[in-house]
Amino acid sequence: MEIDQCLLESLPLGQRQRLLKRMRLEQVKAYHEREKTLNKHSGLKGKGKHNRKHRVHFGPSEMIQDAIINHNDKEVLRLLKDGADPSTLTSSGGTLLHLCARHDNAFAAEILIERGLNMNQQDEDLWTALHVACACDNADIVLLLLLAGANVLLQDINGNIPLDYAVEGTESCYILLRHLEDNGVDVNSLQHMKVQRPSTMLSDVRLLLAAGGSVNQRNEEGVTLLHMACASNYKEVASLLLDNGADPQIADNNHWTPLHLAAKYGQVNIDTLKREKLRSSMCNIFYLSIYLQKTILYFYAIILGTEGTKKKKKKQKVSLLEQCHNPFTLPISKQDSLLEKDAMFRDTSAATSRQPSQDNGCDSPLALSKCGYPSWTFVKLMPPAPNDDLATLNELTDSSLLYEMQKRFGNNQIYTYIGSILLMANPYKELPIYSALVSHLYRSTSSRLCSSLPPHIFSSAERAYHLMFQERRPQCFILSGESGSGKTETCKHIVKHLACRSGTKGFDVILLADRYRHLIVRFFFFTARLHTYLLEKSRLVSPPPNQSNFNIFYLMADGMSCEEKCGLYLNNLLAHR
Ligand SMILES: Nc1ncnc2c1ncn2[C@@H]1O[C@H](COP(=O)(O)OP(=O)(O)OP(=O)(O)O)[C@@H](O)[C@H]1O
Repeated sequence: MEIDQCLLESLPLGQRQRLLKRMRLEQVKAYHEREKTLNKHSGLKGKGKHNRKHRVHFGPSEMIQDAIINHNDKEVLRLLKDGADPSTLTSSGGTLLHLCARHDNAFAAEILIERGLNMNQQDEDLWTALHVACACDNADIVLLLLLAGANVLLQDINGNIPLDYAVEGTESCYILLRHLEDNGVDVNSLQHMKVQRPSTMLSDVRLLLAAGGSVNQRNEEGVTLLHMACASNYKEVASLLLDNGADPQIADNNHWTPLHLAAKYGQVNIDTLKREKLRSSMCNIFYLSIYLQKTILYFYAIILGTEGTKKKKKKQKVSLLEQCHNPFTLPISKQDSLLEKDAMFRDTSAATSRQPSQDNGCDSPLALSKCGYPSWTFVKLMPPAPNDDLATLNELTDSSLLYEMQKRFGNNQIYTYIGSILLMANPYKELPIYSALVSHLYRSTSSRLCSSLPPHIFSSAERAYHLMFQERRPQCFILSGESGSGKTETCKHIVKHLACRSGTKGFDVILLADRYRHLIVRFFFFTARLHTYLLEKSRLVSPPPNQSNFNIFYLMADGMSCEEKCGLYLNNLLAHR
């Protein structure tokens, strides 16, 4: 698989790592195949150590995390019975309860609480499960945790309590406020105390300066005052410290500089950290950082920032996050992990504003900014899954196939391969997986289905595109399914990908999409009606057994009240063909 370098660079680190891992896996596979062939030729079959089968085993503690994420309740129970440790920690130092809170799995959360899991345990950012549930507005979990007696006043590393992450007007916020009220906590005085903290530190720093103290003094953990101010987004304090010679390059004992902290804890607006000072230190920090992942977006925002565009970028980023988060900034590490849940793919434009292009065939061509970065900043891909191709399953029965499909559908993985056939389950909702960026991702240099990316109609379209050149003959898609299953939409997506695919530099992709559009008409004749080559009309007079037509009729009837139906003589829908 080959991916454009620019594109690769624009992906968030986690996703980039996953892609690279898959590419690496492909290399290893190719190497393994070559070794096998070589061994065969040299008669080493069965003797060499390369022929030994290696299996990767996951313990119950890893598997339970997967089961929680996928809401596989039976599996959670089984794994707990089989000895999975309920106090297993996730990669961010959180507990399984944090995972439940993030993935809205109240069932598993209840079981874990019953088994005595500490619901006040804090992760690496000192978030409790309640912080997570509030930030994700998973009201059921919020309620569950409160009823189980979770501590609502525990502060995270930024000094924020769960309420600070509950967006005003959401169910979680309401539940939490009621709980605080019922327990006699005065929310206003809480907020007041919070506002007081930076001013207390400011006056302390002023006192220190007046007494001639050093602003770069480090405590036993190597932490300076600037570290503290940056981590907490105390702008005035940071500004005062910088004006008085505080060094933004000093690293603490864990190699964190103040800039790292500003980035990690989401202080993207930290203009107080005199940008020029930071720029000079940027290169060092870039390479020093063991948490490059956490800082890269922040750098991106700063480096690209001419005054005008910086504001725009910042606005884009903030509005993306504003959708689910509150006035207190979320740590970037948290933003990453929380956003990951949202969608299979995401790009900023799709997330912040619905492009008219979603429906009309083609997004604008992939514009690159002056720096060579694509103008979009985010793409989120689902990690590759073993059930991407059902043909590779060990057990192939109706029930196992349906089970896998159902599981995938629940994760918005609407596409699934069975060998080179692509199955689609109509999501009946818009998924942000059809942008030009995603189409670009699925470009490949060969006709092989792209194994490094999840199944997608763009992948099938890409394959047809290459086969057309290889075989030098027209290619054909057979789209089959009952009425309303999504054939027409799929056809549009194929055309969209082919149009984007064919768009060369300076070529108007939209024009090309228009040129392809007439093809759609032909698709209509063939879809789902291959056996008789029926035209649309005949679907009305002789509908296939158990299939409806004019689906809009049923949708409309579904939304009407009994009185409305009665008024229109639609009491018995089945009486109408
Ligand atoms: N990939 C998709 N993502 C989101 N919604 C979809 C998708 N595919 C289909 N839909 C939804 O399903 C509806 C029906 O899809 P579509 O018109 O493509 O069905 P069809 O199989 O062509 O139906 P018919 O055979 O009756 O013409 C669409 O209007 C759309 O709301």
